Amino acid sequence: MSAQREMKEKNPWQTPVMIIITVIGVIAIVALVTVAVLQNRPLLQKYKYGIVLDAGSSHTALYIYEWPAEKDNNTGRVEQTHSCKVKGPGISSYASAPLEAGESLRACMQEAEKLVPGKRHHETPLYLGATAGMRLLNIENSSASDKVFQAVGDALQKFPFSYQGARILSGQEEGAFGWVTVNYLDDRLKQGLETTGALDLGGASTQISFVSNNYDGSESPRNSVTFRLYGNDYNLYTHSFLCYGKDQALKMTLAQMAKEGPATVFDPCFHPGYTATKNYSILYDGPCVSDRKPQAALATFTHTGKGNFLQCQEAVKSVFNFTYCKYSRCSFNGVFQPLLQGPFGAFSAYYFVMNFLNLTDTSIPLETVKDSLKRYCATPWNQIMLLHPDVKLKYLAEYCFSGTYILTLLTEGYNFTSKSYSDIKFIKKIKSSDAGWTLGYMLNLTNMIPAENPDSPPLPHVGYVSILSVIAVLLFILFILFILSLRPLWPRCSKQPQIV
Ligand SMILES: Nc1ccn([C@@H]2O[C@H](COP(=O)(O)OP(=O)(O)OP(=O)(O)O)[C@@H](O)[C@H]2O)c(=O)n1
Repeated sequence: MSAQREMKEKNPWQTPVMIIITVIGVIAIVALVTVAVLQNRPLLQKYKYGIVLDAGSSHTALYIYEWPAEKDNNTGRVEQTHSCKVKGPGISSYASAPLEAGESLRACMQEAEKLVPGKRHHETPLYLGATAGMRLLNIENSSASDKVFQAVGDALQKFPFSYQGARILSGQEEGAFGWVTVNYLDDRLKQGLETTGALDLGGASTQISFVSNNYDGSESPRNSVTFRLYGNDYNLYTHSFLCYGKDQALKMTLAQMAKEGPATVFDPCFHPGYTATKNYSILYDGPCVSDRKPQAALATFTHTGKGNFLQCQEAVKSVFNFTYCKYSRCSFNGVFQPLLQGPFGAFSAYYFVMNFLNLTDTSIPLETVKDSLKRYCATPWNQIMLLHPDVKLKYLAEYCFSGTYILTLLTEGYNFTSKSYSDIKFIKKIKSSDAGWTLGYMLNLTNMIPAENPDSPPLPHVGYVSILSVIAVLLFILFILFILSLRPLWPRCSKQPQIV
């Protein structure tokens, strides 16, 4: 008789009991893990969409945002997946032909219709927000502005999205939502990290928004916006300067130079050799410049470049008023501004201009930046055209002014110093999304940033399943050990088989 057989005969219960225990144990573990996996498996990824049209003074842009359907509340999950630049000028330029304002949006809207999955069209919110161009048109001619909105609304409602309306954002909203966008994309809000200030330069207005330890909103409350986001309170300082976007600032500066109504305006902000005949009327249309009209203006003037950065800076300064301030401290035009507190992200035209000028690196000392701009402004116009044959002439002619304006606005206007200048980062995008007010606006209107931090599971799915499996195996081993420890109590007959 073999030893094995002898054992079996000595303990006939042992093998069947062990097999049954093992089978039950394995079935129990498989069942436990299967239930845990099925119960907690991530749902099939589905996405939701939102569309925002930024109707700016110089142009309109459409942005499509996307986020996982089951994670509406999580920071950093909403991403811009597409942008479309509307052909033609901003909607405020269609005051005399409002229907064309609506028509101009068609191509970008058709693109959006293709990009957002058909079954999501009806639940996709569509917003249009207009900024300083329409603010100015509304001041100048409110019925014309109403007609433009009517036409734009009619055009947008023809698309299958969930149209949520078109309206003018206040300067305060534009500043605050730009700040929300930057800090949301940087994941600073949910984590309660120190925030980044937002500097936005458009064509017709400019915004500055930041949180300062020295500002609780009591001084100049109209500059205060309070938020409670993810369980943190923010007291934001924000101000929007209407007319201080770079196109309107250029008009104001030129109108100031031409206030005596000369036949030729020698302009230090344009390159030497630049010359163009312009209508005087372009200098005085619109509320930003209408009060600068000379008594007896000619019909046209010759606009001649001189290319002198320092003189240009003096000319730009003349459109800022630094003489009165009823608060403890001001930026310009009597507007309160607390002590600057960085870091800052500077976007829109700040980025376009500084990027063109190769001056986005703020670790370069401010004096070196000014020297570089000095050389650029002094470069003859025909040389500039040869160096940049692909850039639109209108943009190209204005970069000396724009660069000078940006440095003057930052240093003289907002009081950035040679030291704090390096706290500024010129940005276009954060991750895949453009910096600007549109994302913050949509997050706010869709309630996607909660006031309190949502409870989240302490473990990710994979960690949860692994821990569950390990515990199940340990329990099984303990169970086996327990059964084996009962061995002495197993029936005696099994221990001493009778050998005949
Ligand atoms: N490659 C580019 C693109 C734009 N611009 C300038 O940047 C400004 C537009 O900035 P944007 O943020 O688009 O302003 P808008 O939304 O049109 O203006 P606002 O917010 O004031 O209504 C305009 O002066 C435009 O001439 C530029 O210099 N270079």
